[in-house]
Amino acid sequence: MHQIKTFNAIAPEGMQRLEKEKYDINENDHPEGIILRSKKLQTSEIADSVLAIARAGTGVNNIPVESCTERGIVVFNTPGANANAVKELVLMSLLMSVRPVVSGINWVQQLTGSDISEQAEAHKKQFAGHELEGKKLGVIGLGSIGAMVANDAYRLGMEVMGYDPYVSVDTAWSISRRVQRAQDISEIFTTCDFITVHVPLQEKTHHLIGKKEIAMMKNSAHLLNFARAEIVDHSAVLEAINEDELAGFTTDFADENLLHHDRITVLPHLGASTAEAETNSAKMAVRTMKQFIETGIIKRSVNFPAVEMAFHSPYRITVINRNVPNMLGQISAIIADSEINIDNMINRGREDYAYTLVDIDESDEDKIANVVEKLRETEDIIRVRVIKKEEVPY
Ligand SMILES: NC(=O)c1ccc[n+]([C@@H]2O[C@H](COP(=O)([O-])OP(=O)(O)OC[C@H]3O[C@@H](n4cnc5c(N)ncnc54)[C@H](O)[C@@H]3O)[C@@H](O)[C@H]2O)c1
Ligand SMILES: O=C(O)[C@H](O)COP(=O)(O)O
Repeated sequence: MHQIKTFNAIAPEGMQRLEKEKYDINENDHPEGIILRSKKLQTSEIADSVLAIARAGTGVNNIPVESCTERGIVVFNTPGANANAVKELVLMSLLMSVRPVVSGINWVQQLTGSDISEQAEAHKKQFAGHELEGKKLGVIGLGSIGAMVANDAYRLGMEVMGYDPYVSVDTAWSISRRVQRAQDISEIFTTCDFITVHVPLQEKTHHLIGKKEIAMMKNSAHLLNFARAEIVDHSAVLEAINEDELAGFTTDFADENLLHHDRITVLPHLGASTAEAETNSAKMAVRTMKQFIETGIIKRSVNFPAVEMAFHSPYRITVINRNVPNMLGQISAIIADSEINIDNMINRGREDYAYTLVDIDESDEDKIANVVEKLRETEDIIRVRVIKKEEVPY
């Protein structure tokens, strides 16, 4: 039986793809795979038995990715699976930032008497707002979410400018040619009425928007953060809003310092909280994990290369090693010295690490165990695994 541990509620539509005959869920503390959402995973919670961690979601800043890579643990995420949910919430927040609908809804609820309709008509002017049409939106980070936000904001009649120096070719093709490209991030800060950020939290994006960047913004600008709290310096935002140097801030990340401020809207990290996004993310995370456990195939990993090969032989050996010269030569030599025939082989490197799949025309398990032992003793090899071909092919 394969052992899987979960943290957070992972949608059942995904979990039910792990067949009861093959997978135990949360049965012990020595899992092969961990599936989680935003739970901050401590290194100590990752047992040596763990081969892979799948994030049912996008941001992997809650996982110690670097130490996982060093230990040969493959980390996956589910790119794009929750992007539509976040996009819809960003569009809703943009609309809510110009129309005081929540105040209006709450106000109407406390009216009494038989002339509510008249009272509403008489006082509605206090809830008048503005329109998004014709205003300029800046989108920082044109990935799965940013690209959707940019395209749909354009369809709402906004002028849209995007900034992403690392935009992928696929995403670039999906972005409307009417979305202007900023050459420098300062163009977004200085010219936009609304600025929304959709970049991953990394060392270089920590406080990407701080005092200096806010100072460049129009005093009438509204900033939105649905990416990660640490990307925006909250104390700088608070100071700017209190000094009337920034009009408003919407964030998906709760911070006690931002509460009870009429120009700051705080949501409890709801971006991906729709049934559809939770189902999509869970299904994708489970599919990726299952495929890795059962075949060694890597797809959608954030720390190891994508490696795929049809599995036709009786056994497959998988090797994770440091990306140094002559590793393939050594792996093949060890297998050949044991008089095992290699049916098929694939190797891919990614930065300092590489991954190899070797399909062997051999069923003698003692012979295979001997090869595995020798591979494990080889310098720069971090993990070796043997997978027996199951009936269900991928
Ligand atoms: N609020 C939520 O519930 C929620 C849901 C999903 C994702 N997120 C957050 O949003 C982030 C983005 O999600 P996504 O699905 O669009 O990811 P993505 O990987 O598809 O896109 C991220 C984009 O940011 C760009 N980028 C990276 N560094 C940049 C920089 N310094 N300046 C400009 N662009 C930069 C990348 O090139 C990429 O195109 C995630 O990493 C996650 O932290 C939040
Ligand atoms: O990075 C993500 O995918 C989001 O922040 C969603 O987080 P959640 O799965 O905890 O809702």
